[in-house]
Amino acid sequence: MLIWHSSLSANTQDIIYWMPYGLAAITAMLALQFNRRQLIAVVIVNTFSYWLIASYLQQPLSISEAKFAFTSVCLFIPINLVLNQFINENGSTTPRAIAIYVFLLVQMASISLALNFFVADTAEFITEWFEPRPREGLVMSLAALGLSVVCIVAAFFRWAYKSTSLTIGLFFSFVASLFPLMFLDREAISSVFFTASMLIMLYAGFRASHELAYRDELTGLLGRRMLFEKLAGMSKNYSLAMVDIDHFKKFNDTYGHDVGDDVLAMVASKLDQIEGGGQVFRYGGEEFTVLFKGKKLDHAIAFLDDIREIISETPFAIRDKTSRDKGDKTARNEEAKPKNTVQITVSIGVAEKANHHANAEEVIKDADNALYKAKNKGRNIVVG
Ligand SMILES: Nc1nc2c(ncn2[C@@H]2O[C@H](COP(=O)(O)OP(=O)(O)OP(=O)(O)O)[C@@H](O)[C@H]2O)c(=O)[nH]1
Repeated sequence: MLIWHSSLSANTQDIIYWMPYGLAAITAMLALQFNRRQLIAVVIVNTFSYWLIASYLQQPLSISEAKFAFTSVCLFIPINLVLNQFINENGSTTPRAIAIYVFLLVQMASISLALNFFVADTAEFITEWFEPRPREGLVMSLAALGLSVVCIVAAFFRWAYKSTSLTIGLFFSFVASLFPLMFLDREAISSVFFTASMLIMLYAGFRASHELAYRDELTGLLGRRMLFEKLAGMSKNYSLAMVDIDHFKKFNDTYGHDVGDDVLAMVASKLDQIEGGGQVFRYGGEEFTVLFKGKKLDHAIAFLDDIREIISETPFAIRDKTSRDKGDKTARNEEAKPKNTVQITVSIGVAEKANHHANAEEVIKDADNALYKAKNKGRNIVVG
């Protein structure tokens, strides 16, 4: 047993005890400000679990009330946090978000009611399936541990599939929330790990909102400001490409600015699928930049050529402009039928950072010169 906590002053112990609640309040405010339901759900799950542990689990687990509270929290955390990660974010006050809050509230109310009225009835079931302390040092039952492992693996794949600051934060905060359950009898463990869990979410929330400020609204890509911030931190060994949509002015003039915007979004989403470590930015207008950190020119050219080919082979459907302007649902359904398709191509110029480049602007200039050559060569080509 650790002795560090009991050797602290009463004031410090109090601060440690209240820390998860304080951080939960700050995270909830940030989540509302930035319209993030996933953050709010984590706050609710963590706060309730911490309260349950602080209120009911400061007594031996052999007491049926404690055993019931412990089993409840062992199920409540993994099930809800993994579901939270899998249900896509679409705002903190949407009907879907409200349904999720209600779902959580119903569970919390049921656990609280059962704790006060029906503990004896459930004791047998708990003893059979979720008997705590199956191994020395481990408090969580094997069944709950198995469930947690399944949920962690699922959450990991979710993160790997869609890696953003928030999904990374959700994963690690989930792991932190499970630690107190495994090692419940360590001193102050729930305060420490729920504090860690909330700090991770707070950090992830800040990062996600910070990134939002750097994103281009139309394409969802990072913008030029972020590109220059990244380049400022890189002194050597990278390749950089400038990508420009061919004859875009003619396209805008023929089909209108709205259709032009759709083309920009389509090209951006295709470019964003580039492999080989390329990171895509909207440089401005109909120009994009792809940055290959630590990669040679040949490597970049190979992957850029693949993506150039994919874009040129993706037919772009032109929709009826008049119905689109009306904006109502029926008109949109009618317009959903493509009138015709056109081929969109891009030209790409690439440059690799070399000793003679004094700064990133000079590398961009070389990539721009290569792009100019690509246009002169007839477009739909990569020049390095
Ligand atoms: N729809 C739309 N058009 C944009 C946006 N930003 C820039 N443009 C248009 O992009 C066009 C750029 O055209 P140019 O640079 O002249 O070249 P281009 O027509 O692409 O021809 P090449 O580059 O020589 O193949 C201009 O008509 C701009 O108005 C935008 O956000 N949305």
